[in-house]
Amino acid sequence: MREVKVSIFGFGTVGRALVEIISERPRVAGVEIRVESITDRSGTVWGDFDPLEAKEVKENIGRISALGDYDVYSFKPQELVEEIKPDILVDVSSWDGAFSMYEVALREGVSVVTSNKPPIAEHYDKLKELAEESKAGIYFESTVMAGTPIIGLLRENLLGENIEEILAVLNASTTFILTRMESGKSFDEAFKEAKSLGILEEDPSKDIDGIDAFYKAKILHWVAYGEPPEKTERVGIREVKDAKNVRLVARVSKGEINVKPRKLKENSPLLVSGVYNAAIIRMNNLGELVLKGKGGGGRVTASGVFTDIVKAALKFPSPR
Ligand SMILES: NC(=O)c1ccc[n+]([C@@H]2O[C@H](COP(=O)([O-])OP(=O)(O)OC[C@H]3O[C@@H](n4cnc5c(N)ncnc54)[C@H](O)[C@@H]3O)[C@@H](O)[C@H]2O)c1
Ligand SMILES: N[C@@H](CCO)C(=O)O
Ligand code: NA
Repeated sequence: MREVKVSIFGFGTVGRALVEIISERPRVAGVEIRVESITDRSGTVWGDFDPLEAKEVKENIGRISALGDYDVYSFKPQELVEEIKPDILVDVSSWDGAFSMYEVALREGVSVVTSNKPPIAEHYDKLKELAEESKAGIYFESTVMAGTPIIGLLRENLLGENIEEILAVLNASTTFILTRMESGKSFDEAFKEAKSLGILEEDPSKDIDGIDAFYKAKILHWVAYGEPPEKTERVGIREVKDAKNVRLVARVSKGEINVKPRKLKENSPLLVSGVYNAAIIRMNNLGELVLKGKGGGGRVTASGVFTDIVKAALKFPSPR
C-alpha cells in the first residue's frame, strides 16, 4: 500500500465533500490517502487531526482555526508547500491567483490536483512545463464538467483524432436558472434557488456572465490543441428573455472559443437540465462523441478530485 500525504487548500463545499469521500474510501488501487493539512482563510491545521472533525467545526463555526487541541498555522500559500512538504497539493479554493502556489509545488516535485479553473485556463503551458521538468503531475479533471471525466477523456484518449469541434453546456448554474425560467420562474427566483444548491461561484457573476464557462472552454482548448485560442467571444445570460430551449453553449475549435446563449433543437443532446452538463466532441475518425453527466455539486466535484489524487499518487501519465 502506497501512502500519500495530501494538503487540502480551501475548505468550502468541495473541500468538505472531499474529506467525506476520502473517509469512505481511504485505500483505493493500492494507494492510501492521508489528509496531512487543511487550509482555509483562517489558517492551516496540520498533523494528526480528524478531517471529519475539521469538517464539523467548519460547518458549525465557519473557520478551521476553531479546531481546538491542534496547532493552527498561518502559512502564506507558498510557505504551505515548503513547510508541510505534502506529496500532493489539492486546490479546492476559489483563489484566482493560485498559480503562484502551484509553481512552488511543482518546482518542489509536489503534484497538483485542482478544481480551480483560472490557474489552469491562464497558465496551462507553464504548468505543463514545470510538471515535466520536476516529474510531478498537474491534474484538473474537476475544472470542467466537475467529476464527469471529459478532461481524462481528452488528455489520455482520442490521441489519433483531429478534434474538429467541441460544443458543450459547461455551466450548471446557468442551466439550472434557464430551466427554472422555462417553467415560469423569474431570473431572480431561479438565481436564489441555484444559490441554495451550492453550485454558484463565490462570485456568482462568474456564472451569470459566462466567465466560468469561458474558463472551461479555454481549458478544453488548451488540452485539445496545446495552445491558447486567438479568437474569443463571451456573452452571458442576463439578456435572455425567452428561455425556452436556451442554454449557455461553449464552442471550441482550433484557434477559437465562444460562449453564448443558444436556442437548441428539441432533440439536441445539449438540452440538459438541473446540474447536468453535456459535450459533443466532433472528430475526423470517430465522428461525433457525446458525453453527458453532472457538472456541479460538492460530491460531484470531489469525486473528480478524488480520482485525480489517486492518479497523481500513481504518477498517471497525461499525454496531453
Ligand atoms: N461547487 C461546484 O459544483 C464546483 C464544480 C467544479 C469546480 N468548482 C471549483 O472548485 C473550487 C471550490 O468550489 P466550492 O464550491 O467549494 O467553493 P466555495 O466558495 O464553497 O469554497 C471555496 C473556498 O475557498 C476558500 N478560499 C478562497 N480563497 C482562499 C485563499 N486565498 N486562501 C484560503 N482559502 C481560500 C474560501 O474561503 C472558501 O472556503 C472553486 O474554484 C470552484 O470554481 C466547484
Ligand atoms: N459554478 C459552476 C460550478 C461548477 O464548475 C457551475 O455552475 O457550473
Ligand atoms: Na471533469
